[in-house]
Amino acid sequence: MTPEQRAAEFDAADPLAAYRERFTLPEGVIYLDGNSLGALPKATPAAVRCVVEHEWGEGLIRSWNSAGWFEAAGRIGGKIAPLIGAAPHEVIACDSTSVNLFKLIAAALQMRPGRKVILSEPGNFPTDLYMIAGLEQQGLAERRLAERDRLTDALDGDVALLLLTHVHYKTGAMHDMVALTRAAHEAGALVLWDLSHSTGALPVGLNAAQADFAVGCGYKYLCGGPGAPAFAFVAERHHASLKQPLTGWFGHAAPFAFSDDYASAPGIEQLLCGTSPVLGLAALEVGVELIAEIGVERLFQKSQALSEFFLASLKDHGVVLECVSPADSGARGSQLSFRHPQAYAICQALIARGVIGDFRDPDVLRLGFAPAYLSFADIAAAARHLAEVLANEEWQSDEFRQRAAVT
Ligand SMILES: Cc1ncc(COP(=O)(O)O)c(C=O)c1O
Ligand SMILES: Nc1c(O)cccc1C(=O)C[C@H](N)C(=O)O
Repeated sequence: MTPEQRAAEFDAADPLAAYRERFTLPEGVIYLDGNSLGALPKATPAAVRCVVEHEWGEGLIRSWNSAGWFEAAGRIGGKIAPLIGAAPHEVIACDSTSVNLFKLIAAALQMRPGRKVILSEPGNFPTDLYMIAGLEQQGLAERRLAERDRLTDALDGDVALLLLTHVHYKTGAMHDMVALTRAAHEAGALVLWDLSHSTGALPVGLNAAQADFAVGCGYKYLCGGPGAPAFAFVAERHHASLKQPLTGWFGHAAPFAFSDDYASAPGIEQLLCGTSPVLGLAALEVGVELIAEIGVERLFQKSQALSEFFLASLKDHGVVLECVSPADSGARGSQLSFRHPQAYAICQALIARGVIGDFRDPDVLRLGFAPAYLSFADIAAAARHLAEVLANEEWQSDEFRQRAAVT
C-alpha cells in the first residue's frame, strides 16, 4: 500500500477527523507550523466581531461588568487549567510569555532569599534566557546553564529556581517534569515550567508533579491568534507569599478603590498588571474551548500517530534525513525536527509547494503536527513533497536561499 492509501484508512478510522471542519485552512496548504502559530478556529471571527460590534460598540464601558470583561483573564485561565493539570483558580490569561517569565522568575528569587542562581539549559528558547539576563543586569540573578543530562548535578544550595521549557522548541524533546521538579525541590529550589510547546498538544500534570510555576503561549496549540495573551500558573500553596514585581493596578486587591498604596489581590489575579486585552482574550477563549472540547489525551494520541506515520512515509520514499527529535513518540512533543545543511532552502521549497513548516537556525527543518486539524492525508502528501524536494534538489534554487526576517 502507498502512504496515500494507508492515510485514507487512518483518516476513516480517526475519531478526531471531524474537528478539521472547525478550523479555517486555506485551500492547497498543508499547515505544519501550528506549533508556532495555530490555525484559525471557524468560530473566532464571529466571537471577536461580537465583542467589537456589540460589547464594545453598543455596551461601551458598561461591558466591563455586563459582558464579563473584568473576569475574562481568570475565566479563560480556568479553562486552560485542566489542559495542564492545574486547578482553575491557579491559572490566569495575561501578558506575553516573556512578561510572565519575568514576573515569576523575580517572584521565585524573592521566595528564596540568599540564593541568586537561575538554572536552565543552553539552547532553551531565547526569551527564557533573555528574561534571566534582565534580572542579572539588575544584580538580582545569576544565570547557570547545564546540559539536559547534567541538570540534576547542577542543582545546589545556590539555586533559587530551575527554569525549563517542558517540550524543547527546536527538537521537541520532552523533559521529565516529575523527576526534575522533585530533584529541584530536594535541593531547596523552586521550578518554573515553560509550557509553550506542550499546552493543547499533550497532557501536562503540573499539580501531580508538584510544580511551583508555569507559563505558556496562547497562540500555538491553543489557537488564540497572533500575539494572543499568554498564561501563568502559580500553585495555590504560593498564593499567599508570592510577590511579583509588576505591581500594576489590575493585580490590586481592589483596583477600583483607587488607593495610593499597592495591596496585591489574594489569588491568581495578583499576576495581572495592566488592563486585560479584551479583544485578544475573546479570540483566545474560542481556541481554548475548542481544544478542551477535543481533549489533550486524544490530541496527544493523534499527534503521535501523525508523526509516526510521517516517519514511516519518508522511509517508504527512501528518504534518509537526520531526525533530531526523540525516536520515542512518547518522549517528544507534537513535532519532528530534521537536521540538514540546506534546511532553510528546503523549508522554502516546501512552502512554495504549499507545505508550511519552519526553519530554526542554524540547520533545523521543523515540522509541527497539530493534531486538531491535520489529516493523515496531509501527512502523506507532505512526506511525498519532502521526498520530491530532496530528490530534485529543489533547494539548490537561489530563490529559496534568500533569508526572510521572520523564519
Ligand atoms: C518556549 C517558548 N517560550 C516563549 C516564547 C515566546 O513567548 P512570547 O513571544 O509570548 O513572549 C516562545 C515562542 O515564541 C517559545 O517557543
Ligand atoms: N511568536 C512568534 C512570532 O511573533 C513570529 C514568528 C514566530 C514566533 C514563534 O512563536 C516562534 C516559536 N516560539 C518557536 O518555537 O520558534
